[in-house]
Formats: sequence, structure tokens, C-alpha cells
Amino acid sequence: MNEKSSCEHSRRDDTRLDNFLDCIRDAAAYGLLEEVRTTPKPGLVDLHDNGSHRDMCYDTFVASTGAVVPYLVEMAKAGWSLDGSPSELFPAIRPIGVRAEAAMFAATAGVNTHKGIIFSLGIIAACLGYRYRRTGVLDPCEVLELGGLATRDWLEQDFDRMKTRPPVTHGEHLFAEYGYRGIRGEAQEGFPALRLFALPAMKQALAVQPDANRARLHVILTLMANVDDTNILIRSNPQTLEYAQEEARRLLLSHPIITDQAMEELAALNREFVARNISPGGCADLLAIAIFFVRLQELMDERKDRDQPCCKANSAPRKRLTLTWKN
Ligand SMILES: CC(C)(COP(=O)(O)OP(=O)(O)OC[C@H]1O[C@@H](n2cnc3c(N)ncnc32)[C@H](O)[C@@H]1O)[C@@H](O)C(=O)NCCC(=O)NCCS
Ligand SMILES: Nc1ncnc2c1ncn2[C@@H]1O[C@H](COP(=O)(O)OP(=O)(O)OP(=O)(O)O)[C@@H](O)[C@H]1O
Repeated sequence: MNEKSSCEHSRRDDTRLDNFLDCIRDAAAYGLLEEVRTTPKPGLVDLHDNGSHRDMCYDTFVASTGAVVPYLVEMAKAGWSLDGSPSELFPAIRPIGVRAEAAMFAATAGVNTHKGIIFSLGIIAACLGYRYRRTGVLDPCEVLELGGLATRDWLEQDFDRMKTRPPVTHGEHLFAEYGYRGIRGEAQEGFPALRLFALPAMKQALAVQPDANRARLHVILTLMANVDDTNILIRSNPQTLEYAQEEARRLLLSHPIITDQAMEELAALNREFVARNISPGGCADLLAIAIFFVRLQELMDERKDRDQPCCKANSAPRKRLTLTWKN
């Protein structure tokens, strides 16, 4: 390659990376904010109330989003830039996650708003960068499975270490007491809650229910019915988790589409969750990621003409970015 074409090549590569990171930034901010705006969510902060939370409100989430998103972009860039194998992804981004948590706590005066999101969406953003640079295609299920490959051994080492010392964090306590693997197990398995439940539920809900808020409420109910949310467990016990899962199943069964009546029942369930101090915060994180994927698809589609593959490694036939799910 002569000097001129190599220069053009690297300029196009830079533009491609910039476009990709812009999409990650916009989709992440959108996902995080639209999750909080989804209303009425049982036990969670939304536009109506603070659910079962005393230390955070809508504005806390806005401040936290501003603080956290730049680090998610940094993790996407780290994934893009990595020339090694997928197992090198997690150690490359963990220090960025530590800095992101510090920035979140500084922005919220010490409140945990987005610890779960920094971890889960951070891993996913890095995997998106890693895959997109190489293939020019984003298949959410493939990316989520890559997240499993990238974290499995490292997080198993975390679990092994936990067995040798007293538990410190909520997640560690629940692993020691009941063997729940929580958010770490979710990542190790390649985010089955997203692949098998949230993403198919979002696709189905948006097809029958054009109102985005109601489609998202359908998704959070689907997650609540299926996920062992450690946020619920740490505040209560496995019986309460089962109760919350049963309530979500009951609502989904009687309202496969979120009607006005379903909205009223969701508001009633919110009152019940507040009385019992239940908060499905892990499900909220997963909803934010499902919204992120939908928005990312829209943004990448809008930009696809500006973002042509520019080298051999990227020259796979250009496909429309599609969300595919295995059932
Ligand atoms: C693994 C993390 C999230 C900490 O674990 P911890 O034991 O504190 O987790 P805990 O069980 O309290 O859950 C954290 C959050 O996960 C979310 N969550 C809960 N249950 C689930 C679930 N089933 N699926 C997905 N997310 C869930 C909730 O938002 C919850 O608040 C992470 O902060 C971490 O690795 N900490 C160690 C220090 C570090 O390296 N930090 C940088 C991470 S990139
Ligand atoms: N809209 C939302 N409303 C409430 N919580 C949410 C929302 N979205 C996500 N969450 C998640 O819920 C978690 C907060 O739950 P909780 O207040 O029980 O925090 P904690 O730090 O685990 O517990 P504690 O503050 O009691 O030590 C956060 O990790 C956050 O990611």
C-alpha cells in the first residue's frame, strides 16, 4: 500500500471508530434514561415516584447517567482496540469499571444507581467494539455470548476467591448464603436473561404494541418473572423473590398486552412492592440494556452509509444491523 492510500485507510478507520463510539454513547444514554422514564414500574424509581428507594430519585439517575456514559464509551473503545483473544477483554475493561463506579458515587453523593449497569453494559460495550471492528456486523445474541466467553474464567476465579474469605458485597453475601451467582453468573452465561427473555419480549411487544412505554413495561414484567434478582434477595429472602416472580407471571398472563387496566394493576403492584420494600433493580438494568440494543440498531442504520468497511478484516458483506434472537 502506498503512503497516500495507507493514510486514507487509517482516516476511514478513525471515522468508522468515531461513528461507532457516537452510537454507543447515544444509545447508552438513551437506554439508561428511558429505563428510569418507563412508568409505572413496581418498586423502582420512575416518573411517578421513587418506588422502594429513600436515597435516590429521577434526578439522581440523570446525574449518574452523565457520569457513567463516558466510561461505557471508553470500554467500547478498549474492546475495539484489543488485538488479543476475547479472554483478554475483561481484564482490559475492569480498571475502567472501577473508575466508572468512583465517578458514579461522586455524582450521586454515594448512592448506588448504576453499579450493575457499569458491569453488564461495560462488558457488552467492549464486546460490541471487539466484534464490530472485525466483522462490521452487530448480532446482539452473538455479542452477548461473547460476553460469556470474555468473563467466564475470570469470574470463576472471583467465586473461588470468595470461598476463601468472608463475604463483603451484597452479591458475595448471597453467594455465600444461598449459592446465588447473580450478576456475575448472568455475565458468565452470556446474559441469558437478555438473549432468552428481554430481547425477544421487546421484539414481540413492539410488534403488537407501538407505545414504547407500554412495550418496556411488558419487558420488565417478563424479566421480573424469570430473573433471580439479587436486589430483591438482599432486601428480603427467597420467598419474597418467588412472590415477586409470581406477581409478574400473573400480570403477564392476564395482560399479554399492556392495556389501561394493566397500567392500573402495575400501579397497584408498585404500592404493594413499596409496602414490602421490594426493588427489582437488576431487572431495571436489563431493561436499560434491551432499550440500548433497540436504539443502537436505529442509530447504526441511520449512519450505515457513512460507515463503510475499509479493510480486508472488515470486508464481510455489509448487512443491515439486525437484532436476531434464539428462542
Ligand atoms: C460484579 C459487581 C457488579 C459487584 O458485585 P456485587 O457483589 O456488589 O453485586 P450485587 O449482587 O450487589 O449486584 C450488583 C448489581 O447487579 C444488578 N443485578 C442484580 N441481580 C442481577 C441479575 N440477576 N442479573 C443482572 N443484574 C443483576 C443490580 O443492579 C445490582 O445492584 C462489580 O461491581 C464488581 O466486579 N465489583 C468488584 C470490583 C470491580 O472490579 N469493579 C469494576 C467492575 S467492571
Ligand atoms: N429505575 C430504578 N430504580 C431503582 N433502582 C434501579 C433502577 N434502575 C436500576 N436500579 C438498580 O437498583 C440498584 C439499587 O438498589 P439498592 O438501593 O437496593 O442498592 P444497593 O446499593 O444494592 O443497596 P443499599 O443502598 O441498601 O446498600 C442499583 O444497582 C441500580 O442499578
